[in-house]
Amino acid sequence: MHAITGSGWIEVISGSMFSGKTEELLRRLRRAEIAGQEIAVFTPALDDRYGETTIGTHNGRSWEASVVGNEGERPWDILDDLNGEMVVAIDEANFFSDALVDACQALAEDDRRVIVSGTDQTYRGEPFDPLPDLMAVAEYVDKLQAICAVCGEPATRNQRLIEGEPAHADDPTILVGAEESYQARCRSCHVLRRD
Ligand SMILES: Nc1ncnc2c1ncn2[C@@H]1O[C@H](COP(=O)(O)OP(=O)(O)O)[C@@H](O)[C@H]1O
Ligand SMILES: Cc1cn([C@H]2C[C@H](O)[C@@H](COP(=O)(O)O)O2)c(=O)[nH]c1=O
Ligand SMILES: [Zn+2]
Repeated sequence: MHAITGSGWIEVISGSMFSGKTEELLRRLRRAEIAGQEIAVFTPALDDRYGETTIGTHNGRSWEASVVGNEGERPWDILDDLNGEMVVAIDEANFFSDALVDACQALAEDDRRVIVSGTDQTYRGEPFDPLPDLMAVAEYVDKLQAICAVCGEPATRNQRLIEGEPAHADDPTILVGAEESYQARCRSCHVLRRD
């Protein structure tokens, strides 16, 4: 909590896939651990890429986490699962419903430090709920960039590839995956099929 007011706050770490969001989240958690703070980490049930009860980076680092809900529908479970921890981290926020915003607000109003990580754009390049609303209510927002897999410029977009070809605009928004289905790309190199 803030030293003077005693109040909590929300930190959002966002940006494209592969931009280092989870690395940055783990860096902040390591520092909180060194400071002797109690930490609770949550990940949605939908993302089982790194094993059900861990959050992981694209380069192999991980941290134990509690799995929340079925298909990310139950962000209020986070409040029920807490045991006095004052640092609460939530990875893959893009898989949660809009209810995550109010749940994070409630945690911050309960004087906790809330660190939320998630990609802010769908593969179509549109805002990925609930990240835009979380970024609006957060005290601190960091938007990270990866390296464009095509041209090497900073990347802000998520290129979905299906069998190596750009995905169609009508495809479902949710597709759990990593290098096999997605690349980080810049605005110029991002492609969406509309035929
Ligand atoms: N195109 C890329 N740009 C930057 N880093 C990449 C790229 N592809 C793979 N990586 C690796 O991914 C790591 C970041 O992983 P991670 O923290 O899991 O990202 P995020 O959570 O944003 O998807 C980088 O340190 C790097 O090793
Ligand atoms: C763009 C986009 C992404 N996803 C999924 C793919 C991954 O499972 C996560 C993002 O993971 P990261 O830690 O940020 O690398 O989200 C999706 O379902 N739909 C999309 O449009
Ligand atoms: Zn590019």
